[in-house]
Amino acid sequence: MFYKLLFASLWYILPAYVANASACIFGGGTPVDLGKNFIDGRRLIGNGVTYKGSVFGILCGTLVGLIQGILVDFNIFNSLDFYGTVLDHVILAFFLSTGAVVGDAVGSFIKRRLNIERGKPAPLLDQLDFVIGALAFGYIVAPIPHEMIIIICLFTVFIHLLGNIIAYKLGIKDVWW
Ligand SMILES: CC(C)=CCC/C(C)=C/CC/C(C)=C/CC/C(C)=C/COC[C@@H](COP(=O)(O)O)OC/C=C(\C)CC/C=C(\C)CC/C=C(\C)CCC=C(C)C
Ligand SMILES: Nc1ccn([C@@H]2O[C@H](COP(=O)(O)OP(=O)(O)OP(=O)(O)O)[C@@H](O)[C@H]2O)c(=O)n1
Ligand SMILES: [Mg+2]
Repeated sequence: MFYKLLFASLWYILPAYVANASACIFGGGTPVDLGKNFIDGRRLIGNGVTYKGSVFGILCGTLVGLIQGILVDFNIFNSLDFYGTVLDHVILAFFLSTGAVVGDAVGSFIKRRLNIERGKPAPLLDQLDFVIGALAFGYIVAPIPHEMIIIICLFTVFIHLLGNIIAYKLGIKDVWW
């Protein structure tokens, strides 16, 4: 059934969403690249990827995994096929969140190489960098069917845009993309 597959997909990727949103909410301060330039003379990653955002992103995303694990442990979703101990969920969420932060940083690295300034839009790259990172890291500990990967990528484009528009309206972000 499609809705079950959709729910399973969003449930799986949720820690990565929270990691990405939390990095934005709690981010700022020292950038991960420490202001250094690449051999092309442009910034390595840029001021949009900070230590604080990365650490809080991974923490909040991993915490979501703990909540997910507890909910599954209480058999809240006994009609769905979610297996694994609480620790399994925490480990998976840690990988998904770390992957999301790394993917976002790789996306910024690519933007700088393409001479796109920090905060300027890069359609699809902005929406998908973090989720591709999350899927790659998540796949190491909990591989999912390829149709779920496609569903996650497709829905993330719209959920990320929606999330950014909400963040823009709330004044958390300066731009709506
Ligand atoms: C609960 C714990 C442990 C911590 C809470 C951490 C926290 C403050 C989370 C906030 C999550 C939230 C609902 C934020 C809404 C406001 C918002 C969108 C803020 C910032 O968004 C920034 C944006 C930055 O992106 P960029 O750096 O790449 O430009 O991030 C984009 C947004 C997202 C990726 C998604 C945000 C949406 C969600 C976290 C919830 C949406 C989830 C679904 C629709 C799926 C639900 C499905 C199931 C199965 C439950
Ligand atoms: N690891 C991270 C990721 C994000 N952020 C914060 O979240 C904001 C939004 O992230 P994003 O839109 O990805 O960054 P941009 O500022 O748009 O930069 P870029 O062009 O490099 O994507 C950043 O400005 C930064 O304050 C952070 O501090 N640390
Ligand atoms: Mg980005």
